[in-house]
Amino acid sequence: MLKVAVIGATGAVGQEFVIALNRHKWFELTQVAASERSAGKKYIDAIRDPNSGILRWHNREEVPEYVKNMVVSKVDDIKPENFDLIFTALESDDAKIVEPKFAKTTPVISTAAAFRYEQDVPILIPGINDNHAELLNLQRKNRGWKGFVAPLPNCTTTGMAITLKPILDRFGIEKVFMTSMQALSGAGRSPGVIALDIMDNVIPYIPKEEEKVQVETKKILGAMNNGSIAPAPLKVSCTCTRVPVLDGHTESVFVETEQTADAEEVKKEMLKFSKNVSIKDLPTAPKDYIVVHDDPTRPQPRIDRELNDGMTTVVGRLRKDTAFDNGIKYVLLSHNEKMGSAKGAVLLAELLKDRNIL
Ligand SMILES: NC(=O)C1=CN([C@@H]2O[C@H](COP(=O)(O)OP(=O)(O)OC[C@H]3O[C@@H](n4cnc5c(N)ncnc54)[C@H](OP(=O)(O)O)[C@@H]3O)[C@@H](O)[C@H]2O)C=CC1
Ligand SMILES: N[C@@H](CC(=O)OP(=O)(O)O)C(=O)O
Repeated sequence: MLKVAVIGATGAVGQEFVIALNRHKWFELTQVAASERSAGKKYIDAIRDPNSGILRWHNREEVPEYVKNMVVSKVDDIKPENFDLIFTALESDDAKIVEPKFAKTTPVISTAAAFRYEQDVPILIPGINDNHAELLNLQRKNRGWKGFVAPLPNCTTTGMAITLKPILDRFGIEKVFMTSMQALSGAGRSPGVIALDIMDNVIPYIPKEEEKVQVETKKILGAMNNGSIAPAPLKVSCTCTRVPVLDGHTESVFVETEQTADAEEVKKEMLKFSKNVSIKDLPTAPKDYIVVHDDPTRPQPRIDRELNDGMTTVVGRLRKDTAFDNGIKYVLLSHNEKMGSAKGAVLLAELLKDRNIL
């Protein structure tokens, strides 16, 4: 068993880590850390609001027994050399300080944006750009670290990159337009989205989100070239909105392809990709990587987000686009806290262990 720690374990993503690592075959969670507010408390007390007494646990699954009485540490009390791997779920400004300290001795898998845009840092989605993981060895060498920082993408990027990959490989892509309808949990717990702002409402702006999705999609779909990633030569433009849905990001995607692509062919490519995806034998991999619905009323977050425990990207409304000469359009749903962050991070850890990079 590899010994792991989770930093930011009391937050929205941290809670999902605690679930994803419960009785894991390869990884044993032995220490959890969070801010000074939580440090010194038992995990079960740290996730209770100190003023209202409300348990701030937003999962359908109960708090796992193994973690309830673990005492939450301060980040400064973590000795990274005691772990084989550290998962971090911190806000980007905190991650920027903490992650390189840990990476000196220990691999770090991060859900934060802090290092995503650096040259020697890949943004990894297991099954989509596994070959970019080789950059981690270069990062180790460049920085003189025994470990590395391996970030996941922004959770809105994940579903889009997963669905674009089979289209890019088979038909080529010129342009992508996307509008997202993002869940509340994407904004995290502290401070999170205030109920009075979002009830009966749609907020048409999420700071920095559109730029992140545009840059990350091209990097993830790019080619490894002499020890660096050449971004995929496609244009991406998006509008990101927040909607009153608890979990699961829905995205409306328009793709201009290089070659003619009809909806049936694209569906076939997506399903073929899903069936042959590289990571299908890893413990956390879903039974179906991509599912494509013919029912025009799917995907819906309430019905579809828990499919294969939130690890499947669900596509529907796949049809020819009428504005592009060559184009298709579809709607996708991706669970922002499962495949889009914590559970996707555990899947990435499995991939890196399987490839002897961990
Ligand atoms: N939510 C989502 O769907 C996704 C989030 N992400 C990214 O993952 C990261 C975590 O997000 P999320 O879980 O939503 O955020 P939350 O605000 O819900 O949780 C933040 C966590 O960090 C801890 N923390 C805050 N300040 C410090 C500090 N100075 N030192 C140590 N720990 C600290 C908090 O502890 P305490 O409880 O004690 O305050 C809490 O455990 C972010 O970078 C986010 O952008 C990425 C993809 C999806
Ligand atoms: N910003 C995303 C989630 C997120 O945390 O993104 P990032 O990891 O890029 O900061 C959302 O609001 O749904």
